[in-house]
Amino acid sequence: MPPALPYQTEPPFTHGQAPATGVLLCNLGTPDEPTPDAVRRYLREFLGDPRVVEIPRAVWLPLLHGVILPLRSAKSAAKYATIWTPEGSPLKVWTERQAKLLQGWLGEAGHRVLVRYAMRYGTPSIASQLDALKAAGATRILVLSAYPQYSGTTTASVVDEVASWSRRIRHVPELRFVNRYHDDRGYIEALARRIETHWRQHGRPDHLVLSFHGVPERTLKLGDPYHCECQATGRLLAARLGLAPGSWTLSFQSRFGKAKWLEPYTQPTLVALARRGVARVDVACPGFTSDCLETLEEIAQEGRDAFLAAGGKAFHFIPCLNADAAWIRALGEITARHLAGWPTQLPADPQALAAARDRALATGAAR
Ligand SMILES: C=CC1=C(C)c2cc3[nH]c(cc4nc(cc5[nH]c(cc1n2)c(C)c5CCC(=O)O)C(CCC(=O)O)=C4C)c(C)c3C=C
Ligand SMILES: [Fe+2]
Ligand SMILES: [Fe+2]
Repeated sequence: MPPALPYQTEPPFTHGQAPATGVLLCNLGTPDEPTPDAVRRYLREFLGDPRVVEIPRAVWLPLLHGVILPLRSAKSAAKYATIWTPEGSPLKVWTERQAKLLQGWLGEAGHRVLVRYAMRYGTPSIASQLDALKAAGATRILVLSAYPQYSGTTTASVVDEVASWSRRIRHVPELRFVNRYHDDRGYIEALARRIETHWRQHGRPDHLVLSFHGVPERTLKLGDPYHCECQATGRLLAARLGLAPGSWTLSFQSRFGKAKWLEPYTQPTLVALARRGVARVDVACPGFTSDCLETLEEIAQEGRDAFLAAGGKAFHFIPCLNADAAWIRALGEITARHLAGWPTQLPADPQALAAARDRALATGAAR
């Protein structure tokens, strides 16, 4: 059970006015159930997106429908079953919670906005939530992608989906996008505190691995900034933590298919560290703002097994930012900066607002 919400999460619609501004927090998406059928529906939509798999359609679609979906759906469903919670898929549970907390934080900061969340693949869809924001009166919408590092495979696909929604709307709201925050001070600080809190409770490791989701290496050569933004996040985080060179490694996980992806790959990195005599490794996944299949199963289960089987003695997975109070504050500040110039501010005493916000943060202690 996640802890109680530290904020009042009802939108602060005082003065009887409808909100004119909406915020849509978009994450990747996840199956509705951990069953082969639901996973197949999700993977069909996800892997059918030309932003995700950049292979000519005539080659890829027969492979996807004839081989990948029949083989992968059941295997993947079995993995999802190991991380499923009574409330559903962790990715969706955390994203929904972040949207509620963001609503509360922005309200405490005096922004009269309506926050919703959506999934790029699966439910609730981006189109349904844009419809809902528009129905609630939003004439301006800020689309906030949950990915800290921009990639054509993820962030651009959210932009595509918003654009395709707008094609069927007569009165299109003003639209803004937050496409990245890989070097945002608040984001880096929240990550650093998360790691330091773990180290205060469990001691320090011999080595820290920062594992990011991979993409095909070809995307880097085609100009995708993802690799560089991951490296920037890693450097900033290592500097903030005061890590010595050689005491941490940045790696890429979740390789799919036979093509070369960004290297070094996470699992071989963990095995090499164990073989080199590293007794304890900690792994954090700064590119994932919510725990999900890729962190809870691929890292915390498969990564652990690989490290220990190769002779490692202790493996710690450091949970993602999820509903961490410093993270919600960072997300709030990122959002507020992008709302600048849009008239969302409630007339209020700034000191009273700051005090209310601090009170809320104090009760939502780091988790
Ligand atoms: C096939 C190509 C894939 C690319 C390119 C890709 C990029 C990418 N993905 C994320 C974040 C997540 N991916 C997740 C799951 C997942 N990813 C792929 C494939 C690609 N991802 C697949 C097939 C899957 C499904 C699981 C499986 O069958 O292995 C998730 C977790 C979703 C969940 O439900 O928990 C996340 C999050 C990023 C950030 C990214 C590029 C930067
Ligand atoms: Fe992925
Ligand atoms: Fe994976």
